[in-house]
Amino acid sequence: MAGGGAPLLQVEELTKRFGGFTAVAAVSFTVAQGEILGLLGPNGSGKSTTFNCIAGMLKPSAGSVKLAGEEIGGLTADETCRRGIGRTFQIPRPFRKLSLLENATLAAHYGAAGHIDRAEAERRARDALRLAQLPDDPEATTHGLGAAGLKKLELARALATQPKLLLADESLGGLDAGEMRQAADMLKRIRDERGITIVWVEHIMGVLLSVVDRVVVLDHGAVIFRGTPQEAQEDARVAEVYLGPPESRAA
Ligand SMILES: Nc1ncnc2c1ncn2[C@@H]1O[C@H](COP(=O)(O)OP(=O)(O)OP(=O)(O)O)[C@@H](O)[C@H]1O
Repeated sequence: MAGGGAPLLQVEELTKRFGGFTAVAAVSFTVAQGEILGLLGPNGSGKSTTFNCIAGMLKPSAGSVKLAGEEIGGLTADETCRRGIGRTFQIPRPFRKLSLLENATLAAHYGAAGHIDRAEAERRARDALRLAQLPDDPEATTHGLGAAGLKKLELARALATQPKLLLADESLGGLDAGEMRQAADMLKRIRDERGITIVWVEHIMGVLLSVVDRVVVLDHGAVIFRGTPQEAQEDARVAEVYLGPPESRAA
């Protein structure tokens, strides 16, 4: 469902160096309004670093990141959040002593572009919890939430900031096959029902390919593939970075 017009996100020649080591080397890609893009690559290929440069957790060494045509490269994480970027983290770290509703309400306050009162923050929080299929009653706590529940709370906290662009980081880590399917379907529903554009980072392809519109694959900090999920499955270089060279694969 890629929309027409200018892309919502434009990443151009993005580079991030840590000392003498280049973790992300001149990476470029665009994401259309309403699109789900899968950002794939093996461990250490630069996915999280790319994400962190877009979301303001890291300052790019060079290159440009534009959201709806405006430069956001180098802004802080709270500034990018207020501009409309919501992100989930690979490892959920909710406030364990707070209820689910309080966790999401705090996120709503954090992401609001201007001041919002408590009632409005709670309204946004309840909406986000329902979208993530979590209870919005004030008594519900994080106690007893398994890996899948914690991922849902992570998603609810990001949604409560009312993002235009959702950056979903390794939403499938630690989930079983059924939970992975549900997590993928949930991201698709969020896009379909709310029109929220999504960049979804995973190091495994699996179920992601059945949901995303397009795929960008990184290896050693550089883009090695751009195309449809179907093309990704048939691409020799993508197979090589995931499975190793053909001669090393089991027959
Ligand atoms: N703060 C840092 N300082 C130095 N090197 C770093 C730092 N952060 C990441 N790196 C290195 O940059 C490279 C890319 O790391 P990154 O975490 O972006 O990869 P990734 O594709 O997200 O991996 P994974 O799938 O394991 O999360 C790796 O070699 C990593 O060791």
